[in-house]
Amino acid sequence: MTPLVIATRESRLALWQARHVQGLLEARGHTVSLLGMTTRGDQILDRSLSKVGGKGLFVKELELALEERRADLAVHSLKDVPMDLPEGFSLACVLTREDPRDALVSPDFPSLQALPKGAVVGTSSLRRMVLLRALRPDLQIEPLRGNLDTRLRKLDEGQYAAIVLAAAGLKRLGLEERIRAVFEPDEMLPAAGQGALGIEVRTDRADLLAALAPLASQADFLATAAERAVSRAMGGSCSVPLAAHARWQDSENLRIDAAWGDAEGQADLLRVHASAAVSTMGEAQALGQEAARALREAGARVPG
Ligand SMILES: NCc1[nH]cc(CCC(=O)O)c1CC(=O)O
Repeated sequence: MTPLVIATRESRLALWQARHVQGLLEARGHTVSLLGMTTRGDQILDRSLSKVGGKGLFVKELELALEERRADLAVHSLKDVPMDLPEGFSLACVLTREDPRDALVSPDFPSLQALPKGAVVGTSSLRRMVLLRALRPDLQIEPLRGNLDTRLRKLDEGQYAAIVLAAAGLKRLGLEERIRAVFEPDEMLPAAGQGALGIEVRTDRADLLAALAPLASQADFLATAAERAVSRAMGGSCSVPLAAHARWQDSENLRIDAAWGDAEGQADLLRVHASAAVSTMGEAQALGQEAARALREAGARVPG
């Protein structure tokens, strides 16, 4: 078998994810090496991502490596992958999803409810900001950027009473013990794709599909496809506070919940859900589109 190269960002989380895929492939007899690179998203640390160009910032350099055949695969947090990949690139598979929930990390307080009135909570995600505001309108929500270690350091330096992060990233880095509380999806609905890893390839690399097939979770592929269809239909970018989370009710029926909030936080938070029997990508996307339609009928505005 020809050796495979995985292009990866060099944050601790990205490297963990790339090594995870490397391990899965090596266990099946492949020889796999990593090609580390810094992306623009990693370089811009002082501004909120929603203001500087969003998700694409983390994937462009990796795609260039695939384009130039310096690498065969790129491993991404699915949450950071744009809804529409550039011409010539495809999502080859989605791996079994880690915990999709958001988590509260705080040195002093065991839960959101335990935070004192007006406490400073750090997050830079508009989705988390709007959902937090719905749960605890009195809190003071402040921007928080940087990779996981940077965010935890800022918390430990005392800049925030608590921060909210994806549970999946903390668990992957062995930082699970820092989680004080997890938010159930009905309380704080996760972002589309949260907790899932996706593997991107050049569309013309059909030769890789056999190697990747054993890593794929069809159930999570369909669930995240429905979630991503909501984002796409709503003009998906991180400048819109949008949540979409799909759960299997049984082996055939998928339920999707979606929430939309006004970026300025003025309008009430809108929440909708829809269910359907899903066994194909098309059915998963149709379910997501139905949820997006329900959000618009309830008053959500789509930019552009
Ligand atoms: N937006 C950054 C990002 N992209 C992926 C994860 C880790 C969790 C995941 O795989 O969804 C995180 C950190 C976070 O949101 O706290």
